[in-house]
Amino acid sequence: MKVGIIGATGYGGLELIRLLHNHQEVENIDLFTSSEEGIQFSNKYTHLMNIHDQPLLKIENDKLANYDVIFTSTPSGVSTELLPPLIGAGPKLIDLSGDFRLKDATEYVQWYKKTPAPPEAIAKSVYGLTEWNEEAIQQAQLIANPGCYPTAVLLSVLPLIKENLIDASGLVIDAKSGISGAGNKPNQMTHFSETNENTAIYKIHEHQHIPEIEQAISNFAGKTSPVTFTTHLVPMTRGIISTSYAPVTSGVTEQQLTNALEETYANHPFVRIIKETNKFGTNQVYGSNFCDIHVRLDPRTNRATIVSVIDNLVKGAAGQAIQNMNVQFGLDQMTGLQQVPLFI
Ligand SMILES: NC(=O)C1=CN([C@@H]2O[C@H](COP(=O)(O)OP(=O)(O)OC[C@H]3O[C@@H](n4cnc5c(N)ncnc54)[C@H](OP(=O)(O)O)[C@@H]3O)[C@@H](O)[C@H]2O)C=CC1
Ligand SMILES: CC(=O)N[C@@H](CCC(=O)OP(=O)(O)O)C(=O)O
Repeated sequence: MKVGIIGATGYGGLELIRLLHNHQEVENIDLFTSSEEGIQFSNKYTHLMNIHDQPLLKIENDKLANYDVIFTSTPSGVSTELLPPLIGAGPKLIDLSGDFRLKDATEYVQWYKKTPAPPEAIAKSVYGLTEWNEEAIQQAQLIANPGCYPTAVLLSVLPLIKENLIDASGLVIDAKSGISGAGNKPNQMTHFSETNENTAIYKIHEHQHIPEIEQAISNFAGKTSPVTFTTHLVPMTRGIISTSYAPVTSGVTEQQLTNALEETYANHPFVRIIKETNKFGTNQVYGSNFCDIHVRLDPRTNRATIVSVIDNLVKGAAGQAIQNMNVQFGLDQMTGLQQVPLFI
């Protein structure tokens, strides 16, 4: 398989390179740049010396058509312009940004403050939450890879909402991310002196992943209601922990909540339901494509606490993108993605 990566110099791109170099069906990986054409990649990123020494290539549409798959791991607003001309051409297209996730273009404008993709392109895109949309992904040319937070949130709450075990209208989601979630371009929020020894809430009620989460709850679990979703930046490099709280339907037991999760993901090797634990954190999935989920019922309040962890750069970005590529090409979903978590 011949693969092209646009945005290769960024964090999502680097993670695609790391994972694709271990994918047995990938023979060739070319890296594209908008700013550093001709630079030998391993001179810029020396950890890739003797692994990826080729120069960075200029982005040219006629060249992109020759690949089997193109990944775009670029800031929002870039693939809205880059990808539509390739729709209907040869390559499968997997976009890691938010540009093709929201079906309602007015929502994209409202939350991303950018010009939306053309409506025909949005109509053709398929949301790449692999465990919930496999059939559509198999047929799709253009995949809108989910956001990092929505991946952690949706995998954990969708089964419980779909089975009417919790009340989606009372859902409160408290999520926390490592700093690599903000990409490799430093800004004041991600500056060491402002993140070290600090945990901060940000984008209160304004996070662009709110409409994405609500859209997916409606499409996959059939419930339309606004959710409360807050995000926090914590002083670690990778990882997301999402803790959701929701009232349970009268009479529902903790065992029923766990059973629903186990049944939903029985044939999905990347989602692990962890039972009977009091220790649950991001390091148990670090560097891997796993999403681990744990649920408890608080009998005092009759609310469920649903917690999940992912590595934002793997299951939250590059790993899920490759999982989707595997589905598109009819490969085993686990191909190239069997990394054991780096726990310590
Ligand atoms: N970081 C994360 O955990 C996650 C990120 N995402 C999304 O994935 C996308 C990539 O994220 P991330 O890797 O963190 O971002 P980075 O900022 O680390 O990297 C983005 C890359 O895009 C390239 N780029 C910038 N402008 C343009 C342009 N106009 N045309 C083409 N390429 C451009 C740059 O490379 P160059 O200058 O070489 O062209 C840059 O290295 C974003 O949309 C992000 O929201 C999604 C899930 C998780
Ligand atoms: C820690 C941190 O800043 N994370 C980013 C996640 C970016 C992302 O995945 O956003 P897209 O929807 O554009 O893909 C944020 O909260 O905005």
